[in-house]
Amino acid sequence: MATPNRLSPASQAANKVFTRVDLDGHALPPSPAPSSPLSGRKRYALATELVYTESKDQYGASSIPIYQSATFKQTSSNGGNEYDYTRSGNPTRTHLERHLAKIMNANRALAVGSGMGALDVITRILKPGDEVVTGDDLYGGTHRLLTYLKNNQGVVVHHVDTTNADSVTKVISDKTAMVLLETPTNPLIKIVDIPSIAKATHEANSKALVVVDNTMLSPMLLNPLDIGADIVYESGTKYLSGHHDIMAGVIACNDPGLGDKMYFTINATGCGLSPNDSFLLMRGVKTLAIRMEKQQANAQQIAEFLESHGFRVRYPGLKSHPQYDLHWSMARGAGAVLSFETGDVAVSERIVEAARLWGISVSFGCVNSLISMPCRMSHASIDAKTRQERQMPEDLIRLCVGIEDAGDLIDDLSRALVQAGAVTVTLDGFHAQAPDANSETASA
Ligand SMILES: Cc1ncc(COP(=O)(O)O)c(C=O)c1O
Ligand SMILES: N[C@@H](CCSC[C@H](N)C(=O)O)C(=O)O
Repeated sequence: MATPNRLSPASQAANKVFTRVDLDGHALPPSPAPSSPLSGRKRYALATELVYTESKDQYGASSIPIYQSATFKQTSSNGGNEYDYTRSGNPTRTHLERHLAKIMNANRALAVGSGMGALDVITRILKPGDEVVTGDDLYGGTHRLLTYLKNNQGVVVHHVDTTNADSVTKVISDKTAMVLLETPTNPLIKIVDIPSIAKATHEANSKALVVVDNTMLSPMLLNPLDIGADIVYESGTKYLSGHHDIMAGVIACNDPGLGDKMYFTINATGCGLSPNDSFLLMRGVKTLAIRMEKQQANAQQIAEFLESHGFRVRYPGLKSHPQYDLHWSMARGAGAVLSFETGDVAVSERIVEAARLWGISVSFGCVNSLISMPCRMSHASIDAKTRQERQMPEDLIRLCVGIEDAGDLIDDLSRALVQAGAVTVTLDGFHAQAPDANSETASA
């Protein structure tokens, strides 16, 4: 009689006992994800689901323990344990992934070591000759990875204006394997119509995958899988963890085959999130609703403050945002990242350096507020010529708003604006110095 196959997924892979293979002929492990993370029960409001977990811990621990172990003992040489090796799977990471699948409205979620790690896993689906259609305003690291794939892996990358669905559909062909979208874009806060682009992409090429980077909003404000995306990923370094104490990336999808394929890459390359970081990410996720609520309320006040003083502010919470209606047709909030221009690089530099409460730092989505100049910092990996072609203003200041007292944040920013000479103080208040700081082209 044949011995029952009780090997863990990784051991099965090593022993080539799979009957299922992916599109490239790679052996696939059985999907460990439940078909429905809710298991048929009532769905609560998102703020509740973020906190509520159905932990299967043997002692009923209310916080999932950190299984800080590389290996797991088996009951026989045939295996016998659900886990064998942490690269292939770890109970703390599985708990997190099931929780993430639930809040991302996905059949499967996967946790890896960073947001860029997540995009690396996703883009390993691509083959030489495949084409990617993506935006002309993207996080710098995303641009860098796509450029690497273009220069070294034979992938063709089209950067188009994704605020215009027609620009995307125009370049879709039977070679298009992926359409990669970011909304709001980082750092120009442009809004991308996910449902229209997803529909047009799938109609033009049913095999093309629509991938959405949801880092700027998090599942608290947007679920791209519900509006046409095939894969969503985000940097867990930002809102999901919320304290800038870990690097993490998450990927989610509904197609089990795609989920298995990406799990294969994670196991094969060893980029799964560590048990300790899985624990910290799980802890962060529980406070996402309350952090986001406060961060957004602060961001709204700050955006209105800057706009009322004559600055050209890019924030989807402002009615002046040229794609305000589109944003609110998809999302449940505006997020807490905004950018504004001063009209003068030296003035912007002085503002950033005069701020005290606002830390000069890359990243966003964290409890403490940050200020940065994207062209020199988060987006410095995009060369100056490309930045210029894409009309990325060198004087752009990006504010990533935290949970501090809004009055303190505004006071500190006002002081920095005055100290930097960015505003003229008059009897009725102060006003942006730069003549064109409030010019109309906010969609540029
Ligand atoms: C929009 C966006 N996507 C992805 C990433 C990559 O995330 P990570 O830094 O966790 O690799 C970042 C920032 O780094 C980002 O801003
Ligand atoms: N030196 C880093 C910069 C990371 S930027 C992080 C974040 N996405 C942001 O937009 O601030 C790099 O080169 O990747």
